[in-house]
Amino acid sequence: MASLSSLCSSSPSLKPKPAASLPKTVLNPPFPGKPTSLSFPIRSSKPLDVAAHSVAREIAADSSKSGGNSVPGKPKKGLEKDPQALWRRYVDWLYQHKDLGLYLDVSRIGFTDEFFREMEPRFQQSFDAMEGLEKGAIANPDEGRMVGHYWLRNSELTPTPFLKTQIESTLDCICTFADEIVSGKIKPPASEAGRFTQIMAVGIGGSALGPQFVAEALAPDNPPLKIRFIDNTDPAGIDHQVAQLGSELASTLVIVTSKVGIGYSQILSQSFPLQSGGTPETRNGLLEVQKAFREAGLDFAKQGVAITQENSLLDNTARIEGWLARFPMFDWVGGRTSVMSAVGLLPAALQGIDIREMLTGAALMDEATRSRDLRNNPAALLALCWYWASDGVGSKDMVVLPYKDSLLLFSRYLQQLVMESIGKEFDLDGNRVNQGLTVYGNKGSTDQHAYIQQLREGVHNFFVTFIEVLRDRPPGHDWELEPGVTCGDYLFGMLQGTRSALYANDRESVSVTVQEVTPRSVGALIALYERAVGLYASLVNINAYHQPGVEAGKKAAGEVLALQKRVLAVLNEASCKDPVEPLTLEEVADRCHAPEDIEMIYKIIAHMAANDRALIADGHCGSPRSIKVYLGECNVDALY
Ligand SMILES: O=P(O)(O)OC[C@H]1O[C@H](O)[C@H](O)[C@@H](O)[C@@H]1O
Repeated sequence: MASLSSLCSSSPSLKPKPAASLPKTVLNPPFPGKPTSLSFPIRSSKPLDVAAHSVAREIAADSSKSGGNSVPGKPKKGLEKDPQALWRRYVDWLYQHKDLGLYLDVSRIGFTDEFFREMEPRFQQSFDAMEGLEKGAIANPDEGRMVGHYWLRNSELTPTPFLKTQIESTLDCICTFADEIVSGKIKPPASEAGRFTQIMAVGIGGSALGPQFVAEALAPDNPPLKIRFIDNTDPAGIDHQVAQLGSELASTLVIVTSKVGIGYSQILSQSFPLQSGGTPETRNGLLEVQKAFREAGLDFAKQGVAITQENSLLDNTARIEGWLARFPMFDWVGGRTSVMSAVGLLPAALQGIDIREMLTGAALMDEATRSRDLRNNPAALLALCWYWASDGVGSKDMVVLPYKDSLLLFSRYLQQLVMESIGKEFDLDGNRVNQGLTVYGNKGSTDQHAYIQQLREGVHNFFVTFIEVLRDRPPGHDWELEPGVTCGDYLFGMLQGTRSALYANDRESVSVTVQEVTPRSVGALIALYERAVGLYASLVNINAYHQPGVEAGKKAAGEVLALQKRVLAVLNEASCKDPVEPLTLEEVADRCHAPEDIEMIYKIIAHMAANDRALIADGHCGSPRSIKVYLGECNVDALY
């Protein structure tokens, strides 16, 4: 068993910020009929932010009147259209990273020189903040945490030698373990295959999206281990994944990933069904997979791997039950920036992806994006474009369109990275700002046949990021499907055509170009966007590294399940009577002492009825007032 617990760091206690009491004011004229208390302006007490936020405010106020584009620094009559002027702008602003073969074209974002001059000093502040973060400042103040994902690809940067050792030894352990699995040195105990052939990755959010993106982008056609994911608590989805494995379950390595842990232990499951703060979807995925192992007569522990923080319940369970291996998640790496930790590197290495190349690509990009020269820093240029295009308040969405099938999941990956980082209610000074930057997209040219019609002609509420890959196919495989034109030329033409057509209608875009989709370029792309998010967050004065809003949904889900237990107890009692006493919804709600929850009780019963766990005696679910409900069986034990 590969035991890595000595590498793990323990998490400091969280320090929640006291809730700020805030005045609510209204910036824009309210929409007729909409309650004004739902609208909040950008407010900042930082003198530094006043200028730019006043620009943002004017933009927002002006946009509401005129459809935008009549604000200081923004051109009043649409974007520059003169071809020669545009070519000059293209050449003047083109960023190139020679070693990485990566280009960034911001020429089709219409920011003005005046805007650039105004923002430049603000970026210097963001660079200061980023330098502090890389040196180990508590850059996530609400959680009292350092933010160290940049150290993962350059361990020299760590603030202490201990962290450096942790990073390096973990990387060595990942490589060794992956080699031993791939070579068959570590074998599945009961498989005729004689080696592991499949990975079932169980995790959600940052514990799934990075590995999914990397697998889709980089896994070879015939990887040593094929990967599939359980990233939800949808039972049918889980069944589908398990069914697809079939008899290969015996040669499946199950990687369970959760930073906070799943709060589940076979030993403690009766008393602690779900640890507070655990990730329920991941716990459920694990329980379902373990059931499949039991039913197939397989020993889960011999095929299980945990990636989690030291001493989480998942870590302790894996240790006590003797799982095949455990790898650490570090306290100072957030889920959405964890793809270059064991979370992303272990599955990647098992699929035969060169993880050291990924790290090199990221390290090279990190170096480039440390530049304090705004024009020469691609992450800063991106952040500048986001600020310009979305008025620094998220007024426009970012549509991400990679023209390469293997990069399909980049937009989904960026959705979490950007939206969970930027989408915040309060800024760092406690002002209510309701910040955000919406990200969506799939891939080109496919999306041209879906929603680009609206982008070209419909509501103007977005800007585009094109991701272009110059190499169409590996050398030696290309052919001309009509004289002088290859299949890849069409893809190229579609991208350039869409970019031009959108721009002609004043739709702005950024283009990022890489030579090929390789571990190095994927590492660089990830690092580019991680830094852009960090710089942008600093510009708008928010904490990019926490996610307080996510807890509300989890807590509410827990309350629904607690109510369901009470409903079940009430129905069971009535169903154990002789004769059985079917109950109306009002009666159930009264007996649960929860008349105010009658709608939720109705939904709970409708869901149970749809799954044959409650029976409708009278009426039907489409007419809630009519129904009377009971349980098919009386559970006598549950009565006492
Ligand atoms: O890895 P875990 O601790 O299970 O967390 C998985 C996910 O949970 C939450 O939804 C957080 O908002 C995400 O940032 C995180 O990636």
